[in-house]
Amino acid sequence: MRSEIDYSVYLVTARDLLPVGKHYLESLEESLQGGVTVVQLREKTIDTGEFIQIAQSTKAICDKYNTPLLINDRIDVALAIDCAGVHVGQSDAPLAVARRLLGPNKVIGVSAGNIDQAIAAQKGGADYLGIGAIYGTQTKDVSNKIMGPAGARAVLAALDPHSPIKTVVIGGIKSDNVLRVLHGVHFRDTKRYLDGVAVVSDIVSSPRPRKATENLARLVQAFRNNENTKPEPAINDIDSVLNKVSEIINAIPDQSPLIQQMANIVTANDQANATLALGASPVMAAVVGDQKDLNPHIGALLINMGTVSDEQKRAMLAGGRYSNINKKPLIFDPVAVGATSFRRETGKELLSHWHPTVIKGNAAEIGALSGLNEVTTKGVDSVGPGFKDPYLVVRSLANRERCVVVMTGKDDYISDGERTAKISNGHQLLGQITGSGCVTGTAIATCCAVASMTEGDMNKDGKLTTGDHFIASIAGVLALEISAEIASTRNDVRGPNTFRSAWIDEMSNLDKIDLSKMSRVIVA
Ligand SMILES: Cc1ncc(COP(=O)(O)OP(=O)(O)O)c(N)n1
Ligand SMILES: Cc1nc(C(=O)O)sc1CCOP(=O)(O)O
Repeated sequence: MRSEIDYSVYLVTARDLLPVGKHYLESLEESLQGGVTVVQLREKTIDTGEFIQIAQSTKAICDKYNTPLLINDRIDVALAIDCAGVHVGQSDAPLAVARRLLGPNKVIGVSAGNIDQAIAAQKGGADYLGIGAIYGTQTKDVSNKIMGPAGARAVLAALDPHSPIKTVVIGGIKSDNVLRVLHGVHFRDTKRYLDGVAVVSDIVSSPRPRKATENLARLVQAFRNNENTKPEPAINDIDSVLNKVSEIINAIPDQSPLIQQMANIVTANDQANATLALGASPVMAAVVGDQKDLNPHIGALLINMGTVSDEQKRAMLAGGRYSNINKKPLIFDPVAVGATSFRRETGKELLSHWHPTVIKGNAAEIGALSGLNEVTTKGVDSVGPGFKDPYLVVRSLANRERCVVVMTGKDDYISDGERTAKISNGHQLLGQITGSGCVTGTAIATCCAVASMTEGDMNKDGKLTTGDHFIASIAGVLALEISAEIASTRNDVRGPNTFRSAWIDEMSNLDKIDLSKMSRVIVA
């Protein structure tokens, strides 16, 4: 009988990466005590005799903990010690040969660096796929095959949903990014979960491998608990939504969250002033050196790609990563993401490094991220009447990216994949000033910060952030559009520039407004 393997925390060994003074078998045993569920012995430089010896001593310890052992590349070694099976790469013994030599009762895992390799291994009867590399790593040169969580998600999506094949990801996975990876890879449409994460250095290089393994195991389990828990019924009747919106907007001055914004040079000043007017505090820190120390203190981070430079991009990568680690809402404004290849690449790189809580863009930006060309761009603006089915566009992207998507325009569409809202507030003067979309990002970030600070969650360990960010996004959009409507009626407004000042003034008066009376929102 082929062993039923639990792939949750899959250790791939590397004796050359052990900390000075740590013995291989001691480290292995500690990691098994910490919760490693399957081990792969990976040796690249030793001769066959020594390989068999190490494999025997590795198997003795694995047996003590009832943990299956696989051998990297070497079918002969696996046969010699009669372990659970092997892992083979694309340039090792072909799967069919490995199966013939090992027989039906051994487990065979195959490396998959792309969809074609994954499908071939699935059709060939592999028991599991090692999908990677997710990120770069010092352990092995994988620079030509880094796919990010989105690449692994595409592999999962391409697999036959009825196939029993299991999947793990590998490459640069550590306790500080494992939740982000699991959230980014899980393929919602077919409900195909990853079966585990394969890790080398995060465990092997640690002086405390037991603790390192416990951390990984706890996060993998927390993610699963979160996915398997039936969520509380989401608020979606319009009265409850608008009540919640008012609660969030009115709580901004009490909570006074610090809103970090990597803004663009055209609109940064308006964004900072809008933050203050809403009752929050802006911090426009956009250099790498600030990110680690600042991140624990912020309520949310807004990343706006409008005038992104190489230095700012590095800060965006780091700031977003810390936001995922510290469970801070991360709002991504992919300004003009489809306009140039540099912007397309930058958007892709950012989304591969961290997981956004909300993506906010105009129709052209949301279309570019969705891979649709129905709506085109002119500079930073969207051209034409928009999508035929905007509900479907936002819902699909929200499902794919597992986040809230806000598509702004004459009508705004917001979806978390389950619920979708249409907002028809706003004023045409918003289209005559630069940066109204960027300031909308500021308001969404502010409302998401409040939602996250005020709403607890039983399953927060398995989440990247807490709070109902669908409703917070509605709150952010309404806050801006209703203040614009009120500003537009003021006698002192003579055109776009006076409107801009009045608009920011009115953001600070929202507590005096009955938002439910002015809101034009439908939730489907
Ligand atoms: C679980 C898992 N996935 C992928 C690999 C990589 O295997 P391979 O492509 O054979 O490369 P080497 O490990 O031989 O360098 C793996 N070992 N484990
Ligand atoms: C052995 C291996 N194979 C990879 C692949 O992508 O096929 S990445 C990798 C090394 C992973 O090491 P770490 O957990 O230290 O990043």
